[in-house]
Amino acid sequence: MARSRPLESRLSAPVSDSDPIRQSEIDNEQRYVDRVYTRLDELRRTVAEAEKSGYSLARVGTYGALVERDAMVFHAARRRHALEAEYEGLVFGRLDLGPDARRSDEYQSPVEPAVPGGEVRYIGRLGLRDEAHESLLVDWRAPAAAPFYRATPTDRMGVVRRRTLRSSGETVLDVEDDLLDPAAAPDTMPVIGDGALLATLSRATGRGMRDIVATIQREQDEAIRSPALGVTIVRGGPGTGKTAVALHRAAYLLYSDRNRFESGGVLVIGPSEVFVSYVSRVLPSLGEDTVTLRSLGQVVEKVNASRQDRAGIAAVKGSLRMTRVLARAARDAVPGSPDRLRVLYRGQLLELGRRALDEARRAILVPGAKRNAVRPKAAGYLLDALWRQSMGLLPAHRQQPREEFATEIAERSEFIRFMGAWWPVVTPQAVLGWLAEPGRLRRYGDGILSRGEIDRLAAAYAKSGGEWTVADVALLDELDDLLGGPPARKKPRKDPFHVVDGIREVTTYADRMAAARAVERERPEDYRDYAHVVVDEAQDVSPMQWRMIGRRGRHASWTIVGDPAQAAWPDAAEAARAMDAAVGSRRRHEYTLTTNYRNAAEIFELAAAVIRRAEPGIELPTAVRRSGVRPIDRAVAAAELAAATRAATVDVLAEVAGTVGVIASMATRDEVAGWLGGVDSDRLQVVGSLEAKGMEYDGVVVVEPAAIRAEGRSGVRTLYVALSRATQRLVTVGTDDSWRP
Ligand SMILES: Nc1ncnc2c1ncn2[C@@H]1O[C@H](COP(=O)(O)OP(=O)(O)OP(=O)(O)O)[C@@H](O)[C@H]1O
Repeated sequence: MARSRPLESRLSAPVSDSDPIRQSEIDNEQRYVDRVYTRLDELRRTVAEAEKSGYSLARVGTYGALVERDAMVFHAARRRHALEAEYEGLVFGRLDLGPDARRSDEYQSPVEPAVPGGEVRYIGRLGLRDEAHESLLVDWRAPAAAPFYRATPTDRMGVVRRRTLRSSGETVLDVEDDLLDPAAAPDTMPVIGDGALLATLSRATGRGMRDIVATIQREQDEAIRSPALGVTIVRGGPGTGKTAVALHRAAYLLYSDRNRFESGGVLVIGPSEVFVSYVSRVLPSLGEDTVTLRSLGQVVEKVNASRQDRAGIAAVKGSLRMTRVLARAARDAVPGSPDRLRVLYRGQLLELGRRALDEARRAILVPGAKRNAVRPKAAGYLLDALWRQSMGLLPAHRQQPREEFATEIAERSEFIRFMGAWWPVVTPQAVLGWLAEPGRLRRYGDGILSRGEIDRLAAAYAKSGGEWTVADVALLDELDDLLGGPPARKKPRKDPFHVVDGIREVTTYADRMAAARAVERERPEDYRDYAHVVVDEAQDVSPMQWRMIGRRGRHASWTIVGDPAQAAWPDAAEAARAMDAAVGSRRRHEYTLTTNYRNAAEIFELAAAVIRRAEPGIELPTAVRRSGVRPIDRAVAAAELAAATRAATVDVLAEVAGTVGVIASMATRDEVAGWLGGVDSDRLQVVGSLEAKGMEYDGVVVVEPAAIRAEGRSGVRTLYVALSRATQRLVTVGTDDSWRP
């Protein structure tokens, strides 16, 4: 039993054993949960019937009936989709409110209030009403659910007891209570456990991110419910729940203004593919599956990059200087471009040489002109030049007006072949590939990049074998913007509605279901007009990546979460400017999260000491959970590193029940994975330092921390990230202890 002790002491207290009172409370809640599921089944049937009767309205045949039917079936289909989602722990919270917080005198509590004259309110993943239209379950995003997340012993919001239910499927396994107002609680009111947060945090970590909807804390809830418009910025140190907040915010926005955010779309961007797969279950578990989730390597349609560049190369590729380098590349001649155009016309040879052709290219590619889009203009320019020549060379009676001349020459196969070679439609991939030629890159980078940067960049492209890195994706997008597409050849958009006599109407059940469910799938492939963009781990977004993301949210509102202290990007000021340009001057709402829920305090103390040595004044969150286990440092000779890494991994796997991450420098990740061959566990994941961003494991082995520390100018921050991934056990293995604080 816990009577409202401070968070810190509750977090370090052991979980109490089950007892008869606890069991009887679980049984009570089970009865309520059964009632909710019975009602859910009823509603599923009712909604299915509403859809059917919607179709029968069609037989009436009037315009009004069609419109009414459309609306009815659309809403019924959407509601049915929400009701049919598989909910783990549909009912997860209960509030016992005092008389002052009761919604109204007429309001009927769904069960006998535990506080006389008060109200019981159940919180769940969606809202449900009973037959009498009384609230059976309040959606966690509704204002009536806010006290569940916001109430504290000092600002109780009428809450006497907050209860969290833990379930598996439809079965209630446990309850955990927080008593917020002991004075108002009747003596008969049982208070079970030490609060849900501790119970949640002490559970093992699985492959995917934990669902925290039942234990969202007040400061997190404030950020989640930040105004929908403008730019919401959430900062906080490792493990403060920034990612959790970002995902729950996406779900909250869809709830608060579904029309706007579902039809416009919500785009969530995370740092890596490993991360995207780690968080991918959270939104569906909240009943939301229309959010588009992408890693930075997947933002551009049809490109999927996961390889990371070495820090120095990534810093060049991410810098805004690349906009000027790429602008030059986008205006350059294609490799093997012909340097002469010759046409025989009425017995006279017309010819344009290299200079004339270069001049033509420059004249057409004025700033802002998109190379692929202006291709017809280029052809016209050459035809003009040839015509003018013909006018000078041919006697008057053999000359032709410009239009007739142009039509005749433009259709000649030699002219078509020449245009294909001189001004082909070029892809961003082709142009970026030109950077592998040192001669070209020297021309493009002259006065913009240093000689050393040019050499290193050309070498990196030459070695890449055409495989794009994550940083390249933003460059491809930049080039796509510079090159443009060839003149319109738009695919007709598939309309999920049938149009009859100008009336959009549905003819089949499947049509309407498709319209209700697959808003995202109706969008064009290269959709760029999202209503809201969420950027996680924003501190690592390079300036060039901000430009790419900005192109997808020109009219969007934004949620940006990050931690400057974890930034791998070396030039914070340049990145901040690029972010400002991407999100514009919309109103900003800023939040800071201050509690680290992930790391045992002993683990975070080590991570904090490492970052403090480099950045003494830095503000860090407080890790409130003590495990009593200190991190272990194994110092070994170089020849023993592989065996020691293996041994440490085997030990940590034996010590924790959940996942284990082995984190190595980017350059040694594959080698380290090789050392662990044969350590057979689906709980084990080997990642490079940059891939560890946003990840969490119960046990972590950091291999050769000094090598991670030496990864570029931001190495110390990358090491700070690696050291703050573990919930329970941290082992460092290395030959060099210079990284130690
Ligand atoms: N309110 C909460 N209740 C239970 N668990 C929580 C809560 N908030 C955060 N957590 C847990 O804390 C851990 C860290 O959360 P999250 O990954 O969102 O933090 P973060 O701020 O994004 O971390 P980082 O910056 O280090 O990547 C996760 O396991 C998450 O489930």
